[in-house]
Amino acid sequence: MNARLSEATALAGRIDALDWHAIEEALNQEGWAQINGLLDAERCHALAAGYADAAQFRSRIVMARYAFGRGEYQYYAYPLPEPIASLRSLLYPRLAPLANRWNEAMGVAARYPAAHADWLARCHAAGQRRPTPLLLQYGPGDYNCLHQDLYGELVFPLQVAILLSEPGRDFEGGEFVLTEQRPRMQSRPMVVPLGQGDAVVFAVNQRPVQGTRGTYRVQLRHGVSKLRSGQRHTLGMIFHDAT
Ligand SMILES: O=C(O)CCC(=O)C(=O)O
Ligand SMILES: [Fe+2]
Repeated sequence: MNARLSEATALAGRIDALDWHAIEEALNQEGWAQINGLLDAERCHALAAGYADAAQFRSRIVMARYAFGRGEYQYYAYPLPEPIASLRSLLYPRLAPLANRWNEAMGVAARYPAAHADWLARCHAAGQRRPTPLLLQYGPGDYNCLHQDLYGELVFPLQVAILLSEPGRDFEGGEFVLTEQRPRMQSRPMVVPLGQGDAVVFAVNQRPVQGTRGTYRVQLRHGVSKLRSGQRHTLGMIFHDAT
């Protein structure tokens, strides 16, 4: 087996071995779930180093230009490099059933097919053809304002971010933050304690919460607090494509 194939196989095994029941439980309770050690340190380092390889990317965004925060990111171009292509197609089918249950609970009509290729075909037919996986880079003083990654009418309601740097060694500060806005209530803040190679699965825009008087919707947003020092890289995995 060549190196690329064996890496994809190892990744498939790693994803298979995860406790998806516990991940779904956490997503239902909190709107996010942490997966520890999804990528090893060597792979994290290689992905972060790829930031300098412009040929892998379709566009680069300097966040300060759009008042998105401070720092920058690049969207990967098709065909996606490994392990990003494998990660996206392996994680999607694990999340699609939950996405469908959430929409059913919220009375949202959209349903998601079992295979990512079929969902992407729908995005592309609707004019959302540009790939959305991205690599983010932060330096001292950089941060990412609270936001939602919506790129068109079609939205897959869960996304994944993987921290590629090691907190305390590569950078300080720079925490992954989520807020949950409940109807007629103040927002609830959450900090996700990611280490290098850890992933967070979280709601893109809304999720159902079971209340005493039925199900209601809450709105989530995510961002990154200011880095005090060092460099921080993240791999962002969004399952819908962009207009
Ligand atoms: O750098 C981070 O941890 C946040 C990344 C992000 O906004 C995303 O993956 O959509
Ligand atoms: Fe984001």
